[in-house]
Amino acid sequence: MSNNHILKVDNVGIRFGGLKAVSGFNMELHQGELVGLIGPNGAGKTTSFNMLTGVYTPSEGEIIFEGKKVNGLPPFKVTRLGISRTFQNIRLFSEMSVLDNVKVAYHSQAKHTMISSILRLPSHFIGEKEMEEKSIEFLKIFNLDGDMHEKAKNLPYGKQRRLEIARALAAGPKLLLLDEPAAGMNPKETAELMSLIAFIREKFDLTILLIEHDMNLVMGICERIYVLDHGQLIAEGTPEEIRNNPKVIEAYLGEEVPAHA
Ligand SMILES: Nc1ncnc2c1ncn2[C@@H]1O[C@H](COP(=O)(O)OP(=O)(O)OP(=O)(O)O)[C@@H](O)[C@H]1O
Repeated sequence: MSNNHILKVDNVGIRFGGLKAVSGFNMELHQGELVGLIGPNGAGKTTSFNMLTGVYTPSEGEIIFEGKKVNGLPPFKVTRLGISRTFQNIRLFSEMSVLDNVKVAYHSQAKHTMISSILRLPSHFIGEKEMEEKSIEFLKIFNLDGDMHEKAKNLPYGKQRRLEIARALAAGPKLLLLDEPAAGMNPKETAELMSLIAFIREKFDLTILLIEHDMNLVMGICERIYVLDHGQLIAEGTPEEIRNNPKVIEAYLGEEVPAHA
């Protein structure tokens, strides 16, 4: 495979006490790819996301993003370099409005400085206005502009999930990590989400890595898939290759059989 990777995960592992949650994990993502990370419960998927985003520091190996080593950096620095994520359990500011939730995220890449905000210089107000307009643009893409003044906690579940993605995007990432974006969604919402993910990848020139239990979604939109089991990478390939891989089928035996796996 070519070496134009945006992300390279090289032999990464992490231990919690005696437990090797992930070991010898290798992965390469190329600019513009949409890739899935799957595996049975407890396989190490979220732990891998936590290592990619600075929440956990790997005990071994290296994570290189756009040529820079990111393992060991705190999460806010990783976000600033261009990796943002959503969480398996929705993490919104529930008492804040939908619009403010996006504005807060947008703030991390806004041009105006802290000094101009404190002194309320004209550039602060230009920044503020631009931030609001941009935030509304994001909300429109996610069909949430009609709810912008609603408190986040009052949105139905599917919309909260979409708002989480809008927030992650507002931080201006090059690499977007989605942790079970379709969890708890009904089939219609999931289908809409699939086209939305494909759309934002094109529009924002993103590379996307997603963890998902809904095999329909993973197989439907991902170009390549990595499979973890008990913290080890057991397969990597196209959806077709993964679907027919005996190791993958075996790993999922005893699990609730995923739809269309
Ligand atoms: N902070 C932690 N301390 C101790 N053990 C942890 C910690 N975080 C994760 N683990 C363990 O690491 C293993 C991998 O967990 P992880 O949440 O990454 O799995 P997963 O593949 O995301 O599972 P699921 O699909 O159920 O979300 C599990 O055995 C889990 O209990």
